[in-house]
Amino acid sequence: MATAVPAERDAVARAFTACTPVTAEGEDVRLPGATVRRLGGGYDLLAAGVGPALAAASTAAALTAAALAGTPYVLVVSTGIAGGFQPEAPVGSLVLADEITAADLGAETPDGFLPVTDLGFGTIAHTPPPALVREAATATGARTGTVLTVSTVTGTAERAAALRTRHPRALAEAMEGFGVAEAAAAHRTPLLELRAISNPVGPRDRAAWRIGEALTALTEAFGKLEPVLKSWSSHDQ
Ligand SMILES: O=C(O)c1cccc(C(=O)CC[C@H]2O[C@@H](n3cnc4c(=O)[nH]cnc43)[C@H](O)[C@@H]2O)c1
Repeated sequence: MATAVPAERDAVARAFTACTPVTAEGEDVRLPGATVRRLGGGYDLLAAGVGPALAAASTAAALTAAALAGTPYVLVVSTGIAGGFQPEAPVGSLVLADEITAADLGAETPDGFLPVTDLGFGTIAHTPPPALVREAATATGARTGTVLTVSTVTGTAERAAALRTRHPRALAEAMEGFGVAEAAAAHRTPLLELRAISNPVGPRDRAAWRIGEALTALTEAFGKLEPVLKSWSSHDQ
């Protein structure tokens, strides 16, 4: 599981104390380019950093180390808090990505934004396994839809509306999913993105972010998700 910051990592870890034989602290394993917290039960946690570039680099380091050790990961989960598009994704709710889209990877033109794929490069979206998304959504009660990855947190109603016009299925925006997904894709490893909504996407009001509420929702969500992850690891690859 890859979060952005340690507070998110620790919120996820709290869900696993009941079902793994280790403490929430786990064991930190320092790798070149990443420090992985090994929880036991086959679960590793990574505070991969804020933003798609650092998240991609850290996740790639962890994936490469596991592959070289002969114990490749079977699933990567990008997770943490996020902004929710209103009214579909209220603060405190959960969103699971059925598509992870890089919303600002491209070029501005006088006629509007062009995604990088229109320029002839790369990709702008990754798709988690649909059956796993369905199972995870049933277990956690999360809404499913597109989760956008942005490098700049949206801070105006105009920007929020423009994103929704370009991505009508978007439920949430965060800053790491696409980077984590690129690393996972390079290792042909399936991916989920699960987000707990801490704030509405729109005019900046940092005081209104409900980070504690979102972190609690994240812990509860992973408690419900754990049997799905265990079943995926043992049967469904
Ligand atoms: O200050 C804290 O205690 C704290 C605890 C946990 C996480 C944070 C973060 O600031 C994490 C940054 C992280 O949050 C995601 N995020 C949340 N809301 C939005 C948004 O509206 N637009 C984009 N990203 C959002 C994002 O993935 C950042 O990495 C602080």
